[in-house]
Amino acid sequence: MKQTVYTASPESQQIHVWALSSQGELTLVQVVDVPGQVQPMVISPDKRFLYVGVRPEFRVIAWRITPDDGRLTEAGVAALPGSPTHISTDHQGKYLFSASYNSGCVSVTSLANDGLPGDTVSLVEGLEGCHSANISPDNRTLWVPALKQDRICLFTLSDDGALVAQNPAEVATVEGAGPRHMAFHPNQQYAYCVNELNGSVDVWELKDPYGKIECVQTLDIMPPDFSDTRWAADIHITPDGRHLYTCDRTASIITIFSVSEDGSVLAVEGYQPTETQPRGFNVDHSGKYLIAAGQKSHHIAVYQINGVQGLLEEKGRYAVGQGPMWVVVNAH
Ligand SMILES: O=C1O[C@H](COP(=O)(O)O)[C@@H](O)[C@H](O)[C@H]1O
Repeated sequence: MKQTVYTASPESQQIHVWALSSQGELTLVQVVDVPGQVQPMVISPDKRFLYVGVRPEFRVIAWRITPDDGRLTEAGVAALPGSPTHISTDHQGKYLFSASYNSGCVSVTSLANDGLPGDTVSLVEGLEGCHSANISPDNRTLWVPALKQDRICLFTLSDDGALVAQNPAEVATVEGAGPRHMAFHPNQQYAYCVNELNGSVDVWELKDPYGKIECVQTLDIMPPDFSDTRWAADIHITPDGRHLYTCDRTASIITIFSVSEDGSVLAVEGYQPTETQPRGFNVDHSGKYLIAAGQKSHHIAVYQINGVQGLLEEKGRYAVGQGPMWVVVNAH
């Protein structure tokens, strides 16, 4: 398996394309100048495209991925109704979701058969601090955390791309939590949401049908002696579902959790100091490496994931333009 890592650096308006070796080393393949401040990124399910959200003109740009070495060529562009804070696609690659914190909305962009973005087919407004859009593993429910409203809204994705509020239409976090980013367990039974403002992670049990969604555990992501302002950002799980990671930007740490066999229980295993102000990170497809971006260190660091605890061992760090904040990994 070959892997390519893409990092987005909005201050220098660049995407860096890296080859990730099986030993965890990165080799720079290409530096792409982007027409705009590039922030969120996602790879299409068929791995043909890297979609990126840019500003100050709110747009999604599709970059065609060369299968051999992961290099990018610009392929298409479409307007977005709000500043893209987070983008993702459904599992069939028919729709692209864009969550906008500043515009308080989530939108759905159609992806044509050729994979290129087209019109906005659905827009839901009034989601204050809308921070991400996360399609469930069965491709049915879009989970949309509204950070300033302490709720995660639940929509059914229709065949035509419409977002239909479910019943119940939302789940609530505790007051002041600030739900932000999410990850799903591979067994499809549990979702995990990192809460930016109170520095916690919630475990949501998914029942089918989605009539009863329950928060079955809440854990602190910060060390017991931490007393500064909490500022959590990202969350990812390994492909085998055994290790979960979150990050906090004030402390510049990655918190390491082990996950019980069935996905229902998390346990803190440790805290890894990392690049300054880690806003985005990701786990590779082998589950062996984690790559974290330091928005203020202007570097990314690669960690090897070790043992049953999933502890992190730094393998290397690399300069990556200015203000890196997003990392995605493609396997080809
Ligand atoms: O992480 C954060 O994200 C929001 C939204 O960011 P943006 O990149 O879409 O403007 C930001 O405003 C918030 O302060 C911060 O904690």
